[in-house]
Amino acid sequence: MSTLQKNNPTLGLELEEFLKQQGQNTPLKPSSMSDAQKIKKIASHFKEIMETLGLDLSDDSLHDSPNRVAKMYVNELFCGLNPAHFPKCTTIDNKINYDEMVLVRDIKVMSNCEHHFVTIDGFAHVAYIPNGKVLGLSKINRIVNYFSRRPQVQERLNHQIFHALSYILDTQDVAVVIDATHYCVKARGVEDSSSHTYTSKLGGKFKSNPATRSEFLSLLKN
Ligand SMILES: Nc1nc2c(ncn2[C@@H]2O[C@H](COP(=O)(O)OP(=O)(O)OP(=O)(O)O)[C@@H](O)[C@H]2O)c(=O)[nH]1
Ligand SMILES: [Zn+2]
Repeated sequence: MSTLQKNNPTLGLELEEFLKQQGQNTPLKPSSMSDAQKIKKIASHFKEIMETLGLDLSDDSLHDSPNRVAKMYVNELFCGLNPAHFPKCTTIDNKINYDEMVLVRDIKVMSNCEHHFVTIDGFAHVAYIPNGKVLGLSKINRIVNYFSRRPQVQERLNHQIFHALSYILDTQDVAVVIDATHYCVKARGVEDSSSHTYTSKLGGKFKSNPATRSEFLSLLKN
């Protein structure tokens, strides 16, 4: 049958470099701290924030919150800042010559806005037309999740997913749409609970071929 391409453990670092070339990298300042050191430091700063707000950390419900928040930041909400966490991406040679669109719709997006550090909650819709390679379907969800687990703006999140897929699949025929609610808009500030934000990045045939573009967009409406 087809040839499985083995995971490349440096793929996360390669992608970081590729995103830099595209002007789509997250502004990162390298740190030599281990995850455990990061958790310790964030916990001590978060304790100060809580105390500054006037909370009594001797209360048994609040006592461990600084550590909980620090672990949540490093291990969960922002684990996509570490290129070592980029998912294993198995590609398969396109020996069956599938040459139509592959679309994965309604992929959950759970991210955080980099301006206010509150939730961005929505869905991504991702399509590509295979060139020489087909990607395991679940890997598309995993790539969306990896880039979501960073402080983000939706436009950059959309572009990072697009560029990662076009790099891995070696094609510009990729389309990414995100439809999301920003809690910095919903839960504070302007307090609009009904608006949501739509972003897209269409490459190759999705941009230049009206039939492909319209097929993709109409599949999103169904
Ligand atoms: N383009 C873009 N803007 C975002 C995103 N997430 C949040 N923002 C916006 O970032 C802006 C930050 O504006 P500031 O004026 O510096 O912050 P602010 O005073 O808290 O603004 P308000 O939200 O209007 O209260 C706000 O308009 C947010 O709605 C995003 O993903 N993309
Ligand atoms: Zn925000």
